[in-house]
Amino acid sequence: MSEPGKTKFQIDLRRHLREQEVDDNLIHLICEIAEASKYIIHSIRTGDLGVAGTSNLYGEQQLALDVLADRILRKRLDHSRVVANMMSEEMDEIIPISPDCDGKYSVAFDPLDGSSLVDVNLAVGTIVSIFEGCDLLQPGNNQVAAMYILYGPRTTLVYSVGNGVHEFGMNNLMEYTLLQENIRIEPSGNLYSPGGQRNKYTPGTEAFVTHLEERGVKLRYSGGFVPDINQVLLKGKGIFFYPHLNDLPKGKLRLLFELNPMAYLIEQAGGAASNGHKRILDLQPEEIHQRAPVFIGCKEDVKLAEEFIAKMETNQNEEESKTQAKKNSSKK
Ligand SMILES: O=P(O)(O)OC[C@H]1O[C@](O)(COP(=O)(O)O)[C@@H](O)[C@@H]1O
Ligand SMILES: [Mg+2]
Ligand SMILES: [Mg+2]
Repeated sequence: MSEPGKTKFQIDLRRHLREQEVDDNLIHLICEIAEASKYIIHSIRTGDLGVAGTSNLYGEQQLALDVLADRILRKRLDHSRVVANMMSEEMDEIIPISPDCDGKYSVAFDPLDGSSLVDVNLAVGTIVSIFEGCDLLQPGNNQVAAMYILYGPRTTLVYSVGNGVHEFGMNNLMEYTLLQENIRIEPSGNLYSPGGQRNKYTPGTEAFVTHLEERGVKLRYSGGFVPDINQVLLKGKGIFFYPHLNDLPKGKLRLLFELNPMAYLIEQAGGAASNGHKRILDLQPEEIHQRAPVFIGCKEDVKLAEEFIAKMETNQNEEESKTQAKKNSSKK
């Protein structure tokens, strides 16, 4: 409890960044994104909930809110004077802002993740990945910062510049002030957040889920990547996955806009993120809109998922070679 007569001292986002000796241009960039989020909240609260009449590169129908949130962030970054290239889930290609990369940053973002949940009043978010210089097609391990803003019953902002993960809350004056520093995730958890239709899971993922259920782990899935990840991070326990499905071998979520920034934040908190075989942050993107399966959260649970997947794949390969050998011998 604070002492009577003394106002609790609040640390705002800019001050926190300065205290961590972050480069001035990066501070400016992160604060510009935080500013943009105020206008995104306004459009979520008051904007048109209908479709925009256009579709994005994935063939998904864009909602008016997707387009609006994209425009808000794009404008802000365009005028920030610290951005070299930018790219969003709603754009078809990279947008060059400045040919001079020196001291500048490139930004990949999902302006309004989970936008189809706004009409049922569930939580949504903005996800941002930041690289130094011009190159956006590099492994997530090279990110210099990542952040998300969660538009839930309260608005919170979570960021990392490679020095721990920190949470800020938006106050009545629409300023972000520090809530928690250096958030940590436990090695193993008691909740799971499973994306994708279960009857399309591969045998490895299915075996992993059965194991979790036998362990008594609780199911907690909202359908919004940002609130689902925020839950794992802030409870400090759990695993989110959107695995490879029989008809979607690369899963649903996008490496550059969704997985890299979340993997960076979760690793900074002591967790792990894998595509079922490899660390997400080691994946070399071949194209901008690349998708990947993801298992992300408590380190031991992610490792367990990898083990179940590897084991079932080995069993499957052995079965296949046995069947092939039988076929070959019956031909002789
Ligand atoms: O509807 P599903 O298949 O459960 O997928 C949910 C996932 O898809 C997403 O909505 C995809 O993001 P977008 O809304 O930006 O397309 C994630 O937020 C969420 O984790
Ligand atoms: Mg998204
Ligand atoms: Mg989106």
